This record gives sequence, C-alpha cells and structure tokens, in this order.
Amino acid sequence: MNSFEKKILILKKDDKDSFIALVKQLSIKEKQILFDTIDSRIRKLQTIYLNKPFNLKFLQTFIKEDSDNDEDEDEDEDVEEDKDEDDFEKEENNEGDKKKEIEKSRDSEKSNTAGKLIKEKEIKEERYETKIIPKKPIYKDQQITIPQQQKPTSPIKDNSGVSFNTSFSSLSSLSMSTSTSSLLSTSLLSASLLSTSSCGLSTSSLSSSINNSSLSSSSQLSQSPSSSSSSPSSSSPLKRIQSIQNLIRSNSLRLSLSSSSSLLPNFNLIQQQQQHHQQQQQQQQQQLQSNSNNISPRTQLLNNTTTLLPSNGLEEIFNENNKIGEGGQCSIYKYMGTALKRLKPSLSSSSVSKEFENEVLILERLNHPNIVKIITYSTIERIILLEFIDGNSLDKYPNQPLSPLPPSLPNPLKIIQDFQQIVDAMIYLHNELGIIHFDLKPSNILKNSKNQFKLIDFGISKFLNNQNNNNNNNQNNNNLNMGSYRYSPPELLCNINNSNNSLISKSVDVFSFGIMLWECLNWRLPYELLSKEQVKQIKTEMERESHLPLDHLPKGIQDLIRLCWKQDPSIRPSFIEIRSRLSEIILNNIPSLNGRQFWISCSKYLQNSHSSNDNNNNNNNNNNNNNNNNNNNNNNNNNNNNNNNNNNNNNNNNNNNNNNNNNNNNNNNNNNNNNNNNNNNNNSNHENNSKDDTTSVIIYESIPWLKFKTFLSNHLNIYRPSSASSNTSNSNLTSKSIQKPQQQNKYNNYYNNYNNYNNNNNNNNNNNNNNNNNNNNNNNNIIINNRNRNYNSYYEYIFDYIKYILMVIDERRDSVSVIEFSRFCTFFSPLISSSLFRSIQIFCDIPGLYGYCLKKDLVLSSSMITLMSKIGYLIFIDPNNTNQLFLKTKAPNCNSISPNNNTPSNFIDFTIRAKIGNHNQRIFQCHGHTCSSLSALIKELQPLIDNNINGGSGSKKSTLNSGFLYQKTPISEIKDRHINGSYLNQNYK
Ligand SMILES: Nc1ncnc2c1ncn2[C@@H]1O[C@H](COP(=O)(O)OP(=O)(O)OP(=O)(O)O)[C@@H](O)[C@H]1O
Repeated sequence: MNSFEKKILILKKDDKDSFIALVKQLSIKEKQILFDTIDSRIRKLQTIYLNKPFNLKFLQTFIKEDSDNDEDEDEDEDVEEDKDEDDFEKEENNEGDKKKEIEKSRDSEKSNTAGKLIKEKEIKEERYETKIIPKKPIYKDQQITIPQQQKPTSPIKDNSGVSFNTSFSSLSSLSMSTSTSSLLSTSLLSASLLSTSSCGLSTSSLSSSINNSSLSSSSQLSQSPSSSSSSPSSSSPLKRIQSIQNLIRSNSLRLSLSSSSSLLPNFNLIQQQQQHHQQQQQQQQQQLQSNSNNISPRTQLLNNTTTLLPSNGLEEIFNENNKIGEGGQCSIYKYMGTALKRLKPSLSSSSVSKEFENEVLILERLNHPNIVKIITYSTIERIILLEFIDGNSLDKYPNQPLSPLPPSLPNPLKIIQDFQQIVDAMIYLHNELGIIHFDLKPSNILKNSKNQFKLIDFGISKFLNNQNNNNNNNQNNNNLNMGSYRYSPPELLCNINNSNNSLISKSVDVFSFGIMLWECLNWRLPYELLSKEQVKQIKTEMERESHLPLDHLPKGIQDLIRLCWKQDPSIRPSFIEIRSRLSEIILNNIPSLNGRQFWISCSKYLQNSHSSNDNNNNNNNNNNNNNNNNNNNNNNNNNNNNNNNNNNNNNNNNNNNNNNNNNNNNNNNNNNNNNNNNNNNNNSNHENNSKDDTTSVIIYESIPWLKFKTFLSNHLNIYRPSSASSNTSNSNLTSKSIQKPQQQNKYNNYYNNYNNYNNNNNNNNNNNNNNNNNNNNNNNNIIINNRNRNYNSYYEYIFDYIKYILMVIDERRDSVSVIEFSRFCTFFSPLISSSLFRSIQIFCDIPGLYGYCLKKDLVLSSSMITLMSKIGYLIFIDPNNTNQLFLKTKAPNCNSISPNNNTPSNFIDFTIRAKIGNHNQRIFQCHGHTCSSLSALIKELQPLIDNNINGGSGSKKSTLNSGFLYQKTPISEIKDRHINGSYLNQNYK
C-alpha cells in the first residue's frame, strides 16, 4: 500500500465519507475517467518518484462496485492485488458498510439535492461566468457535459482557446517541468481528495500550476460564495465535483474528451499528446537551463494576476490561529493543507515586492526533495502557496532549555548526517542552477515529520552572473541587517551598502553553512552575546573561533567548519567538497558518544550547569582520580603522550582500553577521554545515557582496503626479507617475506609485552616494568603498557596483532611468507566497553577484537543490523571495494530478511596463509559464523557479562563454546599450536 492509499485510508471518517459520497455522485464513466486520470497521474509520479506500482484497488472499488450493479459496464474490472490485501479488505468492509449507508441516503437525497445543486451551481456560474474558462455546465443530472472537441494538433489548444504552446511556454518560462507539474497535480489531487476543506482550492491550485488559463477558471471556483461566506470546511460536494471535473478538464483528458462523442477518452491519443508536450517542454527546459545564467529572472514578469482567495472571509484565513510562522516580510498561514506565505500588508515598498517576485521566480525553477515546493501564487494578493512542511525549523535547537538536560538530545553524528540533506540541496542550487540562497540559516531550514530537511525562503536568493542582481543588492544587504548577520560572511557584512556583484558567490552560502553547523552542534546561538556591530568587527578566523569555539568538536568537523569560515571567500570549500568531508567525518568518527554525552562534554555551558547534578560531568574529577591512582605505567604513558594526543579520532581504542588511558590525557583530548572515564567509572550512567539517546545512530567505521594493504605493506617491510625467503616470496603485496627481525630487542620486548598483557588478563599480576620501559624504544607507533595499547588507528592495532602471530612463527622458523591475506571484518564495540565488550575481550586473543570475515555478497539482515547496533559499530574491510563502505542501519535490502532462513549464510574466515618452510599453512584464522550465531553470541555473552559484572571469576572456556568466538588462549598455547603447524581454534567448525 503506498502513501497515497494510506492517506486515503486514514482520512478522517467524515472526510472519507464525503469523498465517497462525492465520488458516488459521479456517473460510472465519470468515475472511470477520474480514476484513469488519477491512475495515469500516479503512475507518472510513480515512475518519477516511487518506482513501484501503484495500487488503485481502493479507488477502483468504487468503480467496480458500480460496475457490478450496472449492466452496461464491463464486469471484468481488474483489481490489482498486493500484499497489503488483508489490510485493505478490512478497510474495504468498513467502507462497504459506510457506502451502503451513503447509498441509501444518497438515493433519498438525490432528488432533493440534485435540484439544489444545480441551482447552487447556476448561481456560481453566473457569478464567475466572466472568469471561468470556458465554463459549460459540468454537472447536470449526474451527467458530465464534455466540452467541444478541439482538434489535437500541435500546438494543441485547450478548450479555453489558449494554445498549449502558449500556456506551456509560460509554464516553461517559470521552469516548471512536466514532471513537476504532474507531480504537483498528483499531490494536489491527493490533497484535494484528502481534505474535504481543501478540495476546491487545491484542485484549483493544481490547475493553476498546470495551466495559467485554466488556473483562472479553476481558481475562481474556489471563490464560491459558500467558501467565502462559510468556514473552509464547509465546501459543498458540488464544489468538489467541480474541482475534480476541472482537474479532468485542465489535464490532458479534456483534449480527447472534447473530441469524442463518447465520454471515454482516447487515452492513446492523450498519451501521444502528453509525450509531445513533454518533449516540447524538455526542449524548452534544456534551452532554459543552458541559458540559465543569462536569463534574468527579474526581467520576467509574473503574470499570475489571478486571485486565489475568497473575497470574503479573509479574516478567517489570516487568523492568528492559522499562523505558522512569521519573517521580516511575510506571515505564513496554514491554509487548505498548504503554507500560505503572505507579504505583510503593511509593507508596500517596491523592494519588498521585488523580493516577493524574486522568490516566486526562483521557486518556480526548483525541484528538489530538500527544497520547499511552490504550488501557486497570486501577484495581486501577494501570496504564495507553498508545500506545507509539518515540522520545526532548525533554529529551535538553541531555544531548548539547558537545565535540566532534556532526556533526549540529538546525536551529533545524526545532525551531521541530516546536514547532508542541506548540502544536497545546496549542491543542486549551486551546481545545477547557479542559484545562491544568500540567506542560509537554521530558521530557513525546516525539518518535517519524516526527518526531511527542507530549505525555504528564497526572497533574496540570487542568480550567479546575473547583472540584475545589482539592482537588489542594497535591499538584500539591508535584509542582512535585520537578522541574518550572524550567518553572513565578513565580505557581505562589511560591504552592506556596497552593491558589488563580485560579492555574490557561492562561498557566501558556504560561510553561512559553517556557522549553521556550529550552531546545531553546539546548541547555541552563534555570537550569543555579541551585537551586530561587534560581529562586524571580527576580522580574523582566530577571533571568530574565540567566539565560536571549535576544539571540543571532533577533528574532522573542526577542520570543515574552519574551512567554511575562511575570511577569504575563494578558499572556502564547495558544497561538493563539504559533502565528501561530512561523509568522511561520519565514517571516521567513532560513535562512542551518544547524543547526551556529546552535549555534556562538548559544551562548556552544559558542563558547568550540570557539574553538580550529573555524574557524567565529573570528568575532571575522574581524571584527577586517575592521575592520583597512577601506577607504574606512568613512565610508559608519559613517553607516549604525543601518540595519545593524536588519538582524538580513536575513541574506540581508548574506550576499549582501561582507565589508564586517561593518565595520558593531557590538554588536548579532553572530550574523548572524558568519555572514556565515563565509560569506565560510571557504567551505570553510561547505560542510562545510552537509553536516553533516542536518536542514536549506528556508526560504522570502515577502512579502505587499499589503505589497509598499504599499511600492511609498510609494516611488513620492516622485516628484511631473508635470502632464504626471497625465493618463495611473491611480488604482490600479500606475499611479503618476513624474516626474524633484526632488531631483536624490539620484538622481544613486544613479545614480552604481549605476554604480559595476557598474563595480566589471566590475573597473573606480572607487571614487568622492564619490558614496558624497553618498549619506550619502540618507534613503531605502538604504545604498549602492561594492560593496554593505543594505536593511531584501529587497523594498526589489528595489524600489530597479525605481526605478532607472524613473529611467533618466525621465532621457530627461518622465514615466513604471507601468501594469502583474505579480507575480514571486525566488530568492535566502544559502546559496550564497560560490560559486554570487556567480556568479549576475555574470549578474544586480541583485546577488543573479535574478527570475522564477510562474504563478498553478504546481505545483512535487519536483525543482524540490529544486533550490530547493540555491539557498536562495524569495521568493514572489503578488498573488492576500494571505497569505504558505510553501512547504514536501515539498509533498504535488509528489512525483509529474517536471520534464520537466509543470508548472511555465513561469515567466512579471515585467514592468513603463510608459507613456512616448504609448506603453505593457514596461520591465522577468525571463526566463521552465521547470522543467527551473532544473536547467539549476544545471548551467550549475557551470563558472562553478568558474571563479570558481579565480580565472578568467569570462565574462559567452559561457558562459551560457541565456535565463533576466539577463546581466550594463553600465549604459550598459541605458541604451541604454531609449533604444531598452524594456529587454529580447535573449536572452529
Ligand atoms: N512551507 C512552509 N511550511 C511550514 N512552515 C513554513 C513554511 N514556510 C515558512 N514557514 C514558517 O514561517 C517562517 C517564516 O518563513 P520565511 O522565512 O519564508 O518568511 P520570511 O518573511 O521570508 O522570513 P525572513 O524574514 O527570514 O526573510 C519559517 O521560519 C517557518 O517557521
């Protein structure tokens, strides 16, 4: 069931009844025409947008029902089946009952109302006869009177006598594509069907968007005495029927309807004509686009002098209760399911009118899912009807109370993800149309209930390279004076009275975007305490940053925002670059911070205001405690501060490690490490906070395979190939020869440290400080202390482990050549570091890692993804795909797959094969498992977690015999296995 049907089905009972009653008043053939029209419209829409078949079952029911009773009608009404049949059947039964009732009452009413309707109709006809084009009686004795045929030639004439060429060219001049108008018409039709109150207007609006001439007629329809004198909801059935008929007439149907004595349209002909129109329009549009930079929108005259509103009852429409927003120039009202933007009557200056015109002309050109759509407008009434967006603007963020913290705060990475929508819209504006928004700010971005962002307010938008922009520069800059100065780049702020066309560049929007991003990530109004004059005085980037601090934000975001804020507009990034940077940020930033934690840690205000109440704000205390509790590891850690300071983006590692990490925290990595403290010291808080984070996103970090291979290569190169191994070594990357390291001490230390690590984990308190001290000589970017190690990236860490395995083998052999290195995937969980993850560690040889290899064509099931979300995030390394792979939670193909009966059938193994001596051997392997085993994993881990949390000793082997986890294996055993030829977990199936 698609959304259109759903909408119909969820109509309020009264509305639905009205709709049914309305449709029932049409004759069979009228209905046929109506539904065919809807059908074709919807199908067109579907090919454009939905890409899935539309089920007209619900609508066709009406026809079918009548057909059944009507001997003249063809009985084989083919009703599409779909999988929502059950739902529909229920609805249908209900509707059936209603319809029967309506049928009864209709019969009795018919005789009474028919005459009334005709009278009413005649009154309207009289009243509007000069405006409606051509207005023949369209509803008489349940019969439609079809306008006279116009020969379908090209240019095709509509029955108003206005050639389609003309109407379409005027349409084209407004850049309305066929698809747009079709979309609009369809959505409007839906709107008209959905809202009894909006039927008349919406349909008339539809007509207006399709054809200006027919707009006149249809829009006038809405000005029926009833609608003007009574409340909007009181629109009569007649009006609705008229609307539908107008729809039919204003669309292609009229062409063939009028040509045929039969009431049924010649759809082939219509199709041809539509195609013809489409072609014509496409050509015109192409031409327009190619000339878009040269066309001055301001030279085009808005020719819609139609009035859209009823002459009476304006007070009702422009009632404060209907007001949904207000800007400097306009008030916005909810009206008939649309957003009615009305120029404030008090403002009459020509610049304001220009802005109004400018907005219309630009809006008419736009067709993007993240930009508000225009429905129609009236220059006389100075109103624009816009798509209604049910949601708040982004500037609501700073208005949230700071204390106490709301239970649910947006996850910062979610915000960044959402911002991609704005970036998409900006790329469309900048790169496809050469339009600069010029007023990008949170209040001009609305977020609807479907979490879609929509850009609004194009009043001062400009065309690049458009000479006429000059004319409005002053006016536009004045607008900046009024409220947008916080988002305006310095070049504009400081040149407010200087109408210099060179200032109009895409980088204006980029600057505003940077400020907006800061605002939404900081939950504060930019330059909160500064006046406009003070903002104008900001001359350097450093100065700006002192007012809008960045260093608490993830590094990638800091960099991006700084770039957007560049004083020199020419070095600000394009939105295309911004898009890729944002993607990178999402990919590379570790999801250890849920929304609440982020907000707490990133904002000084929040930290201060909650330090007394919120345990999570005890970060500093925690740090101090940790410092006080420093043990011998300090020696090591101090030597590695630099490395640690580079670890801002590696929260995952930090999180998985122990509290000792925090000893290394000097000035710079407060936030990440603060959160680590939280994880380790406030487990219960962490759990609670996680629950709070209702908007949490699952972030998957991915590592490009090539990058990893390069890394691998570099690391393997530290081993000098021996002469013995050079024979067996292949030239490719995965065939590096490994020799026993020259720097004996280094690897011995490393080895020893690893041993120590394991020994420690086995509760052998064997702190070997000498080893640690020796380790300080390690120049390999690896930080090792007794209990944990930090790396600059996670794959360094993985690789380190691989190296270790190789080294262990190498100790016994003269040389080892890696001959195969298959891809693998690792799950890694910072989010569960305090409990589940620690448990996993116990069962892994590698602290913090349990490894899997994914099949190339693996399709993740939804349950799999859910489970992953519990685990944390996924690092996915795919040798076949050199691009980073980012798996979203709601992968479209993951919804219908159940975990038990299909893919992902198996996780295959992550394997390293090596040539040891003369033998190819599998030296390292992760355990394969199936999708269901992951859930089993979670289940199995639970007792262990409990055990662990409750201070139980836990069992390393006995409780978990899952076959998909690494078992905790003492290093000596591993060694033994290597000695025996391969390193394999014996439990592996
Ligand atoms: N299509 C819409 N759907 C819902 N609400 C809307 C819509 N358009 C505007 N609004 C609301 O009205 C407010 C003002 O709209 P808009 O910014 O277009 O007016 P304006 O007078 O042009 O403002 P400005 O003074 O910023 O130029 C918006 O912040 C929003 O809350």
